[in-house]
Order: sequence, then structure tokens, then C-alpha cells
Amino acid sequence: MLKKILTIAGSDCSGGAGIQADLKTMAAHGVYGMSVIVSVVAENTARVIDIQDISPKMIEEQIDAVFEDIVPDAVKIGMLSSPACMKAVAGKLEQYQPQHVVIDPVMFAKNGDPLMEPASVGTLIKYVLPYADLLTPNIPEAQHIAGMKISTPEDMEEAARLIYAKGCKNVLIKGGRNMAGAVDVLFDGESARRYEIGQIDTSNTHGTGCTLSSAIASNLALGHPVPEAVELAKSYVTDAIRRAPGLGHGCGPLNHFCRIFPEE
Ligand SMILES: Nc1ncnc2c1ncn2[C@@H]1O[C@H](COP(=O)(O)OP(=O)(O)OP(=O)(O)O)[C@@H](O)[C@H]1O
Ligand SMILES: Cc1ncc(COP(=O)(O)O)c(N)n1
Repeated sequence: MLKKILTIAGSDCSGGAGIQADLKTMAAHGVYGMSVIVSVVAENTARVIDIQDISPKMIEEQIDAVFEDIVPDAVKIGMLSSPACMKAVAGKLEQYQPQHVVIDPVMFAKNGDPLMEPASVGTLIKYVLPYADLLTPNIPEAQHIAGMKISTPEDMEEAARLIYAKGCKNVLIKGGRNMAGAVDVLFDGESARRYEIGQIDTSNTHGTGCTLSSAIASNLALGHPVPEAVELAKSYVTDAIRRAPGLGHGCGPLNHFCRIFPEE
């Protein structure tokens, strides 16, 4: 049966991150993608120009529209820019109790531009984090949430334990460009596991986090347990970075359909 996945996130008009990356990733996994837009972001591969949040009422109405009709098999949550957006989404997660919730706590774009109001971290931790079956911070985000500096894979494990203690069921800290080997660390409450395929020397990493979390959500809906869903997603995002089309003047987008279309 066709699996249905919902992304609740921001719109990236340049197509490489946010809702657009999520829907492309879902399509590449053969699942049916749905989207609730939380913010409209005027951005491209080089910079974030402006952000306009959708009203909390409209966010809630979009979520209601999805759940009253096509109940998702997994939900991916991305950019939630303000406490008002966070509380609107958290209220609906409480109401609908969806299965397989993957939360990517997006705080900054690849170029360092903020995508979340800095004072919102406390709200994110208190209201949103407890709904995560899997939370996927990158290293700067994990440092904010855990309240510690991360310099080594051992620090990643320690931070993952601290974040887990705040109430999510699994934590995946992503090494990406910030850790040699692009090592990612998963903590499930009992043990830590490292994922390392190797770091690609490239600036084409716009939307890697959105792509990874959507791929994990797709794999969870398809029936894979968390460690395997992460392993498959890491392999997919690595291929998509390697086959990036080289678009734009900043951090370029990935090739989400690299496994469907043959190499040029
Ligand atoms: N240069 C790279 N080489 C190999 N893997 C990478 C590279 N950059 C990122 N990744 C992988 O991509 C995934 C996303 O990690 P990253 O740390 O980039 O997340 P992120 O910063 O949240 O992404 P986003 O830019 O969408 O916010 C992880 O699996 C990470 O290891
Ligand atoms: C709408 C939206 N959501 C998330 C990101 C993070 O992705 P990246 O850090 O790769 O730019 C983004 N740039 N835009």
C-alpha cells in the first residue's frame, strides 16, 4: 500500500531545502508527499532575504485538512521560526498523535543566516521536542539544545545523551561539514551508534538536513526500524550530494533523483 508522509516546514523558493527538498525526497522514495507550509522564505543558495510566517490559525487549518482526509504514516517537521509556529504545531501533534515523527530543529541556513528566532530554543525544547520519535540536530543546533560545545564524536555522543534526557525517543546528531568524516551519531536511550560514509569535499550541501530527515521519515513509513532508516537515508543523501547538479552561486542543491535517472 502506498505510504503517505507529511512535511510541516518552511518553503525554500530556490527549491533545494525546506518543503521542496522534502517533497522531492519523498517522491524519490516512492511515497506520497503532503506539505503544511509554516513559513515562506525568500532565499537562494547564497542567502536568506526575508521570512514570512504563516499565521498559527492557518498552520492549524492546514494540519486539520490533512489529518481529516489522508492520515500520514510518518511526519517530518522542519523549520519552525517562532514560538507561535511551534505552539501551533505542537498542539496539533498532541491532538493527532501521529506515528513516526522526525523533527529537524532547523535554526540556521547553510550560510549561517538564522531561520529561527534565537530566543525560541526554550520553546522548541519544552513544546516540540517531546513529540520527536527522532530529533535530528546538526552540530550547531545540538550545541544550542544540549548547552555544550561539540568538538569530537565523543562530544556528539555526550550531547545526544543530554538531548535525549530532554524527552525525545531517539537523537541523531549530524556531523556534516562540522565533523571530520561527516560522522553522524544516533542515540536511542541505551547505546550510541556512529554512521560514517566519508566527507565529500563540496559546497553543494544546501538542504542536506531536510533531505536526510525526509528520507528517514520515508524509510520509517516503509517499515524500517530507526537505525536502518537512518543508515538508508545517510546512504541516499551521500549519493545526492555526490551527484549534485552544481546550481547557484552559493551552497548548491542536491540531486534528489540521483537513483532514478542514470548518470550523465
Ligand atoms: N560534505 C559532506 N559529505 C558527506 N556527507 C555530508 C556532507 N555534508 C553533510 N553531509 C551529511 O548530510 C546529512 C545532513 O547533515 P548536515 O550536518 O549538513 O545537516 P544540516 O546542517 O542540518 O543540513 P541543512 O543544511 O539542511 O540544515 C548528514 O548525514 C551529514 O553527515
Ligand atoms: C525553508 C528552509 N528550511 C530549512 C533550511 C535549511 O537548509 P540549509 O541549511 O541547507 O540551507 C533552509 N535553508 N530553508
